[in-house]
This record gives sequence, structure tokens and C-alpha cells, in this order.
Amino acid sequence: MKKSSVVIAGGGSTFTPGIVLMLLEHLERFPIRQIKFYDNDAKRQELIGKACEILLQERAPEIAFSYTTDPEEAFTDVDFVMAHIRVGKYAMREQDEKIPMRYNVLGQETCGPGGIAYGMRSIGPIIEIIDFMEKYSPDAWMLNYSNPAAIVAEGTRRLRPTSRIINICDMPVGIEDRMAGILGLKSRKEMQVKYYGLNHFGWWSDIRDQAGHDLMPRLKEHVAKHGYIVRPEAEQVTEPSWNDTFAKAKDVYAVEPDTLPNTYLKYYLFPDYIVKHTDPNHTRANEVMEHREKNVFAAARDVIEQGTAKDCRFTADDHASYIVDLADAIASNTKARMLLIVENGGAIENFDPTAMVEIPCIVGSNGYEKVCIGKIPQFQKGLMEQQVSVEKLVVEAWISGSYQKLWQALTLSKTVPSASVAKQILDDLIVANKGYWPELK
Ligand SMILES: NC(=O)c1ccc[n+]([C@@H]2O[C@H](COP(=O)([O-])OP(=O)(O)OC[C@H]3O[C@@H](n4cnc5c(N)ncnc54)[C@H](O)[C@@H]3O)[C@@H](O)[C@H]2O)c1
Ligand SMILES: O=P(O)(O)OC[C@H]1O[C@H](O[C@H]2[C@H](O)[C@@H](O)[C@@H](O)O[C@@H]2CO)[C@H](O)[C@@H](O)[C@@H]1O
Ligand SMILES: [Mn+2]
Repeated sequence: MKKSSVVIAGGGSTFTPGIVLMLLEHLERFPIRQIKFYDNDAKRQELIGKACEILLQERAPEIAFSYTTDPEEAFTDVDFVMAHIRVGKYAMREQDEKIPMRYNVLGQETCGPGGIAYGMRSIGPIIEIIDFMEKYSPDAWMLNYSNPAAIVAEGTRRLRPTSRIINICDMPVGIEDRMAGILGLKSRKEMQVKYYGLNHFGWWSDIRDQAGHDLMPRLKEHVAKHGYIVRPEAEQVTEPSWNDTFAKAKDVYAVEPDTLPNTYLKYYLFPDYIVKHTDPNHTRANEVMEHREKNVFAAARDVIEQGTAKDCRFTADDHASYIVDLADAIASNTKARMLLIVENGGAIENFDPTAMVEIPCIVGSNGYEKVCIGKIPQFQKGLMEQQVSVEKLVVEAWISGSYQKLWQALTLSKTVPSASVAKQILDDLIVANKGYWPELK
């Protein structure tokens, strides 16, 4: 079996050690000869790089390993680019979340004005990474987690339409794990799902077991009472803010009980509730800096100080397993059915063919084939048309440097109450994002 070479772009990410652990766990089915890290922040990447160097040396010394900020070194001789960059890092995520709250509008990493601001920062650097890949390893595939995936995907569709990039999200598989828990199944992989929507904006319309039995009725009964909380009677181990999100799915489901919702729909259907329950001075970015970032970097420091990764506290979850499954599906032509963010092209019959939608695809060595969804209901179609227009306007604004288009994008977002509030938020975001956004005229 051919051994693959992988570069992780955003080497200093909190998710990098998890991906390394997952790659090591799956060497039998997805053999690796080389792992490289690439980041534009040498200092941040060095800690994760040094710790992973020790881990790899102990667990798989045959795998060549290096980390660098030099694009030529990073992108030469690779088969897969696994990208998860955060342009502006947590400091800018904090701004994205706090600025809209000044106007009682929700502040979120990928939804509403925060997601729009993040999108405007991310398009350029993602295109730069695609160009590095195509220059130094033209046959490679880029598997992209970098958010906001919906806007990034539309940006790549417009600016690099023939590039070998696949955009993905781990939220549906995270929810599917919970569904499997609710149903008492061993793994989400025992379910075959039909799902459609935009990224962080979708619905399950059909879920069956391997024998073809409909699992939706049992799931609906549970979600109607408990949302996606698997065992409501037990103590919850998930962070409280995520726990609230999984519980709130109960209310999101009540609005449209024919399907099961992605948790992110709460931001669009209950924005007033979100604003009311958000501390404008301490948002999710603060929580992540105080917990995940602190813990991952402390774990890396421990490995470096002790000179061994024997008892290291790195962990891997769905995020890691999903991207490794995707790489494996391409490398080994597994024809796995996976949710990907792809150009609609008629897969959702009554929806814009140029929209980037999240739907099941069959993945193999030639890339992916889309599963046909057919017609979607009016409620979902209406919401998606509004949201996809926001995403398209953001990309249009980035390409043409248009203040007007970005103002329209913010105005059209279901999370923003009026054009005047949209303008005030936009003007604050322009100041905060100086140096990251193209100049708008
Ligand atoms: N698609 C999904 O479902 C999903 C799931 C989880 C995380 N994510 C995304 O993964 C990314 C990483 O998340 P995190 O919380 O670990 O962030 P993080 O800040 O810990 O890591 C991001 C890394 O990207 C680097 N970076 C920023 N700009 C860069 C550039 N232009 N070139 C190279 N490197 C660059 C930073 O220096 C940093 O080390 C984010 O975009 C996040 O939104 C996506
Ligand atoms: O607030 P954060 O940074 O903790 O999470 C934001 C991301 O949330 C989703 O990813 C989750 C995933 O669903 C869960 O299973 C686990 O792997 O953690 C991830 C990150 O915490 C979402 O899909 C991402 O797009 C968001 O960036
Ligand atoms: Mn996601």
C-alpha cells in the first residue's frame, strides 16, 4: 500500500496533536511516510511541533517529521494538506464575538456578523495555501476545516474553481455520535444518513440502521424532550456552553419537527435568546483560551519538559477521526459516504445550483460523487436562500472590495435586525480588522 505524506497547515492549532494521534492510530489502513506542520506563527507552532516530535519519535520513528514556516519546505512532496488555520487567532475571534454584542446582536465564531468578519479575514490566506499546494505538490488534495467553512468554500468556488480542495465540518458527525448514543448504537457509522443544508445550517431528513429500519421516530421522540443530551439524568461532562447548545436543539426541533436540526440553527432561529444568555464581556473565545488552548499548550510543555510523551494528555476526537477517514477514503478508494461541503449542481433540485451545500457524498480516489437529495421543503429552502445570499455577498465584497456588498450581507443576515444596526457593526468591524480585510470602497 502506498504511504502518504501529510502537511498540517495551522500546525500550531489546538487540534493538531489530536490529528497526529489519530493518524498514528490508523497507520494500518492509512499508512504514512511523512508528517509536516506549517504555520505562519513560528513561536506558537514550535511548542506543538516539539511535543509532537517527541511523541512521533517514541511511537512511530519511521515517519519523517518536521515543522516549518517556509511554504516551499512545507508543501513540497505532500499528498494531503490538512488545513485548520484560524486567521487572526483567538484575539480576533474575541472581537468577532464582542463587537456585535455592543448592538445587542449575537457574536459567534461562524454565524452572523462574527462569521462574516472571520470570512473576510480567511479567504485570502486559504487561497494562498491552495496556491502553495498547487505550486509545490500539484497532485495533492487539500482537506479543509478552516472556518468559516461556508464562506471559505464559496471563496474557493469563485476563486479556485478547479482546485483539489474539499471543505468539511465536524459538527454533523459530533451530533451523529450523540444520536448513536441516544439509540444505544456502538457507533454513528451504524447509521446511514440523509442530510442537507449549508455549513452550520442543515437538517437530517432520514436516518436508518444498516438493515434499513427508520431510526427517525425514536430520535425525534428523544430530541423533542431532551434535545441532543444523550443521558439527561446523568452528570454532563461536556462544557456548560456546549451542553446548553445540545439542550437547545429541543426548541430548534420544535420549529420544524419533520427533520432533525444542526445545533447551529439556534443562532438563526433564537438570536434574542442567545443575546440574552451571552455575557458581552466573556464570550466563547474567552472560554476556549481559558480551557482548550491552555490545556493543549500545557500538555505540550509537559511533554517537552519531561522529554517523553508516554503519559501525555493530548486527546483525539471526531474532529481528528473525520479528516483521517476522508484522507483514507481518497488514498484507499474506500467509497465511504461522508458529508462534504460541495457545489450544489442540482443535487438539491429546487436550490441555487451554484450554492456550496453540505450533503452526503461518496468519496474515492477520484474525489467525490454527490448523493442526490431531490426537492427540499419551503421552510428550509427559504432560510437557506437568505443565508446563502449572505455568504455569496461576503465573497463578492471581498473580491470587489465593496463596502456596499458587505453592508448588504450584514443586513441580510437573519441575526441582524436592521440596515442601520448592520452599518454600525460593519464600521466597528472595519476598524478591528484593519490589516486583515481588503480595503473597502
Ligand atoms: N470545520 C469544522 O467543523 C471545524 C471544527 C473545529 C475547528 N475548526 C477550525 O479549525 C481552525 C483551528 O481552530 P483552533 O481553535 O485550533 O485554532 P488555533 O488558533 O489554536 O489554531 C490555528 C492556527 O492557525 C495558524 N494560522 C493563522 N493564520 C495562518 C496562515 N495564514 N497560515 C498558516 N497558519 C495560520 C495560527 O497561527 C494557529 O497556530 C479554526 O479555523 C476553527 O474554526 C473547524
Ligand atoms: O467553540 P469551540 O472552538 O469549542 O468550537 C467551535 C467549533 O465547533 C464545532 O466543532 C466541534 C465539534 O463539533 C466537536 O465534536 C468537537 O470535535 O469539538 C469541535 C470544536 O470544539 C464546529 O463544527 C466547528 O466548525 C467550530 O469551529
Ligand atoms: Mn464546523
